[in-house]
Amino acid sequence: MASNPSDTALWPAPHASAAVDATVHVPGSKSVTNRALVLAALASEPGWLRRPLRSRDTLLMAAALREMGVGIEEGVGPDGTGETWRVLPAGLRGPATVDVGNAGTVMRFLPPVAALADGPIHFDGDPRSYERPLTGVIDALRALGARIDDDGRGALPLTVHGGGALDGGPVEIDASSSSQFVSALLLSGPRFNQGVEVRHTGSALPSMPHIRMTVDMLRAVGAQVDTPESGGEPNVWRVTPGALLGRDLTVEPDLSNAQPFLAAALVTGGKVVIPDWPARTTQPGDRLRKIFTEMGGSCELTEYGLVFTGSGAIHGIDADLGEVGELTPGIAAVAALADSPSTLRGVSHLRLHETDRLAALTKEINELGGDVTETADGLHIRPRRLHGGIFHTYEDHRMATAGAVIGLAVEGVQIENVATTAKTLPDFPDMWSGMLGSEKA
Ligand SMILES: O=C(O)C1=C[C@@H](OP(=O)(O)O)[C@@H](O)[C@H](O)C1
Ligand SMILES: C=C(OP(=O)(O)O)C(=O)O
Repeated sequence: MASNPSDTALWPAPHASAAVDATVHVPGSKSVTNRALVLAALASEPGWLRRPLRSRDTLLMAAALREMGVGIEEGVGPDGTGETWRVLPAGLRGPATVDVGNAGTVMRFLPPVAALADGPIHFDGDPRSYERPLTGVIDALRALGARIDDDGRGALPLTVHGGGALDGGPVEIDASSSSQFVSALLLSGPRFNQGVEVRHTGSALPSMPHIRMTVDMLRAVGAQVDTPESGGEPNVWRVTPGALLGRDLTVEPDLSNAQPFLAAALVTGGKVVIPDWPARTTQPGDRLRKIFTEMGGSCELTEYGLVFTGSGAIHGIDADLGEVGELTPGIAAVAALADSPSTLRGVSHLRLHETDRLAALTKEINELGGDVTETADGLHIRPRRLHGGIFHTYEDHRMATAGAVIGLAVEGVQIENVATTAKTLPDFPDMWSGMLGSEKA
């Protein structure tokens, strides 16, 4: 966990004086937008992206691809369907420098793309990006024929000396610290001379829905992918070499970013509607329908979207969140306000996310009077009466939104650096007050 940033930028988290009753339009998925950008850049023809997420992580991805020669035109769709980006693939080239910020998707998905470029691509980013694991991607690319200069730590900063093509073929990796290692190799796999066969050899692999998202999106642009679920060996994914199609893709709302708003309905005993909630999706946020129902709410998925209603009661939960780790901060916030204890398991890899999320949640909830302890792979949360105070965010968007959820129920919570939500949801403070502006009197 990074040291406490300055306390100067404090945002008084609004306290809910009544049950919320709001419709919240949630912008596009970060994970879908950044996969779609990579796949469109690697395609053999132009493609469209409708309703892409415009946030720090996705703008970094777009800027990086442009640096390597890809055309990305931002505009409004021809039929007035909202923001649309046109992606014009081109020969990938270096020299170029990529700023990954603290975006896991950029730092993991782009080194394989850079290996296909003609020239050196230098990768750098926020201080935290130097600490986030990247070994799986670096070692695998070397084994597949790439030349990479790094400082020997298996992390950023580094330079990929693209040779215009990559052999590819079979490779073993330990992706227990991030599913993004697997996704990264699969996304560029169709463009490797021999495709790629990725075999995960480590302990539990987190965030499986995100790997399914990668596979689904690859298939949607014409790639042939064999997976454990399609009858292949456990922990092995195989991508056949081949050209990718340019597609017209509409990005789903980011269901993990819908989480704080659903949590608001749960915490205040109110109702929140999220339009365009997909009927079928690989996004891990879809699990919130089950998790938040178990914690006291109820939901109805209609053609319009998801209607989520709190009952006034908030229950603790015992859950393995290994598949849906990015939901942990928001679940922990609700759990701290529940009527019974919670155990959140299977998320030790969160120690290597934007910050050490297990340490950060423990410290910040306890400083508001809570009783949270870290376990080897998660958190025990025993609800206690909380009081106001400063909630530090450690440059982690999901810490900021988790603090805002607690602030609904606890007066005097101040969120340090709420602007860090710009990583995936730049409009969060306005969306939050908009939701509260429509509270029932
Ligand atoms: O592939 C993706 O889009 C993501 C995969 C997950 O990463 P980890 O497997 O590193 O947790 C998730 O936490 C992250 O927010 C997004
Ligand atoms: C872990 C996350 O992000 P990243 O894509 O940077 O890994 C997250 O958004 O919760």
